[in-house]
Amino acid sequence: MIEYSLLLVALNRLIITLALLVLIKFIYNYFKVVRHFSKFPHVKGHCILGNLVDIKTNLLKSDEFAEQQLQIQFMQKHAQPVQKEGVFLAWIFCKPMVFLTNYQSIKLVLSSSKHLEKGDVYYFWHPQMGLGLLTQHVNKWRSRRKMLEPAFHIDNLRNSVETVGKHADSLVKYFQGHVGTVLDVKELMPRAALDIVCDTVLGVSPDAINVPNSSYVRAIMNLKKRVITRLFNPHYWLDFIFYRAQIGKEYKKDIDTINAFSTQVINEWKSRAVKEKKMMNGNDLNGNSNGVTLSSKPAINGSAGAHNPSEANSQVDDDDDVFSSKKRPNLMDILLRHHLDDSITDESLKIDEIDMQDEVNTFIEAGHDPAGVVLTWIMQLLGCHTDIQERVYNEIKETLADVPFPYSWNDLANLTYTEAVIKECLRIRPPVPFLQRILDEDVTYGPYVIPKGECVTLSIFSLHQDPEIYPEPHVFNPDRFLPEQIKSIPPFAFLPFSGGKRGCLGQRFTYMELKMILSRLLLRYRFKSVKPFESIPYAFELVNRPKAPVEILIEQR
Ligand code: HEM
Repeated sequence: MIEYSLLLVALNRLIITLALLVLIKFIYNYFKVVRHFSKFPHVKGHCILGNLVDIKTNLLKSDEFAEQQLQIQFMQKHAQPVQKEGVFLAWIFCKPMVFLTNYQSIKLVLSSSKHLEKGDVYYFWHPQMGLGLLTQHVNKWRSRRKMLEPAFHIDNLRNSVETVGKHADSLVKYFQGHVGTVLDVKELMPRAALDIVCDTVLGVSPDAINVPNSSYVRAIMNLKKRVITRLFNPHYWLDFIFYRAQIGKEYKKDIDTINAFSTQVINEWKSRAVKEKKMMNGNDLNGNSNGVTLSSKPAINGSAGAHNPSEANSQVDDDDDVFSSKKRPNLMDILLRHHLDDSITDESLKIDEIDMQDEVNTFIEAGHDPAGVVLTWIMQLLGCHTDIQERVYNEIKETLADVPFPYSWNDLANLTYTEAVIKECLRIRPPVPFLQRILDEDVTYGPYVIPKGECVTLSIFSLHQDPEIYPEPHVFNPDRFLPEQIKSIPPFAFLPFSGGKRGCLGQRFTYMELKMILSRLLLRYRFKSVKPFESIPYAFELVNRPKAPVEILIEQR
């Protein structure tokens, strides 16, 4: 009995000693970190909470909108004045948050082939996108990127112009019903972008412009709000709390709806590819036996009426043209080949059903939300600067008046001033205001050493406000991006699509898409914004979203 008590006492002492050692190590490391980062430009915060007190209205209750505005003010007030330093630090509890804010410091990370792992915030996209290209870990990402890049070959982009034109004209029709009235375009433009990307990637359109309340479209739109509520309420970061709360249950329902849609469309593609494989008797179009054939064309034709998976079902296209070997494989062709082709033995090149769903959901989300948001800002800005709008209109009229619709890639490429306007919108309201990367090795910028393993936030928002690169950064001045002036903007100083090896795959597609939509709309209508540009609040959500209605008066030309 005595021996047992002695053993217990000894065990207790051991546990206490170990706990003390862990605590001492923690405190030692903490002060080491504090000493290291105290040299970085920063704002003194609360001794325990750090700068959390600067960006939260109430520590126990979250007010998303107020906090979003505080974040913007915090960056403007504290990070912008020290932009020359290129580095800025905020403390969240005892965790340093390193921001890179000018093109020299950002270039160090993005131009390197090292720092390709995404940061912590991308975790919030995992339920929706899984491990698609955008969120994928670097070890798998390399082969996946190489595999999917050919889907964005210029030949495929050229082929997508017609599809984009079709949806631009749906938007024209929608506007026709609102001539002489004020229209809030805040959700309409992302819905238009959703139709475009779904039709281009999957060959099926949810007709989100005209049917905003289908379960799929609502799920896509609701999810954005729920994910932000989750981000702003740390107790929701824990899955077992989040998914038990009402918001988590609704979120899960939205994810299920989105997955049901993508699974249904993927299955359509798959059964068609299997059928083709049988027809070709084991010989694919590339001459590999046992390979899967490539349809090179969406199996399901874009349908303005298909707003749910079951309706999409009926849109199978039996066109013989799918066997044309001149066309390049599109995204679904590539995914299916790597899913069905038994001759692919390299595990890193195999695509299973979950991978396929993750990629489809990724391309739909990444391909519509930022494009829709920037389109909303373009409408607002052109509606405020009607002189600039007229210049864009004149260029479009001169360039496209005699060109048969649906134009060509080259016709749209000739819209130089329109492109400058798009770029200036992307500068002043970058749809993706922050990127995060985990450093794969120490990064030294001037006197500052950011250690390997640190999660750095690249502030595209700050970068695009750098007065040394963009004099009077708050002024909307598309001339900065005209061919002569653009030469003075250094590489990595304009990064709406990120840059380097993990830059956006949809960049060239987006310029074409935006030019097509602007051309079709401006040839018919004139826009006037109801409110001044600066009065529309916005937020650093996963994209830079307007937080109030964006009301535009539509006039017939
Ligand atoms: C205005 C429109 C767009 C903007 C501003 C934009 C911006 C970006 C940015 C900033 C990234 C990098 C994200 C990061 O590193 O965290 C990115 C990645 C990506 N974007 Fe876009 N994007 C746009 C349109 C599109 C479109 C239309 C598509 C496809 C149809 C697309 C597909 C992707 C993909 C797949 C990635 C991940 C690339 C990778 O990690 O390898 N994006 N985009």
